[in-house]
Amino acid sequence: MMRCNSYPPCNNAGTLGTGPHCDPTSITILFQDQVGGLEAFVDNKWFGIHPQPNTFVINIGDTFKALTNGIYKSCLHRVLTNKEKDRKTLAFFLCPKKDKIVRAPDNILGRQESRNYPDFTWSQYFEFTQKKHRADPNTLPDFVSFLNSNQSNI
Ligand SMILES: O=C(O)CCC(=O)C(=O)O
Ligand SMILES: [Fe+2]
Repeated sequence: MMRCNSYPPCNNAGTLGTGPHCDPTSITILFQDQVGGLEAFVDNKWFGIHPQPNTFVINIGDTFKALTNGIYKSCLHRVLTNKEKDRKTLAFFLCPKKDKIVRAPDNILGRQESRNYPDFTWSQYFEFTQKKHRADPNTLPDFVSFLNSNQSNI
């Protein structure tokens, strides 16, 4: 999936162009212009991911987190608008085939460790983000609760 994001200028300092969220997909390859505004939440603080010429930003998403049983964390990020300049970015989202089961492989689990995420398919998670819960900081935990409650209803 590919998305072109366009953020018109905004006079009010601190206005968000995109609210805090983790990408639900596996890995995001982002190309940003030189305006800036992308921030990542690390150690309880927002850090600017400043544009570097000819450089992509690589971002881990929720599906990669689930695939690695949480070893690799999806990155919470947001976008601030610029007061004067229009900003454009191009995001390429890598995701599994729609019906492929997302399941941490045995060899990345510790000996006694169980899986932290129920099995799901990318199409289930995608549908959840489109119909029930837009991407925000709680999308993956809420999806897991949704899957678990649906399973106990069967
Ligand atoms: O435009 C950006 O810098 C980030 C966009 C983004 O987070 C997204 O498309 O998921
Ligand atoms: Fe994102």
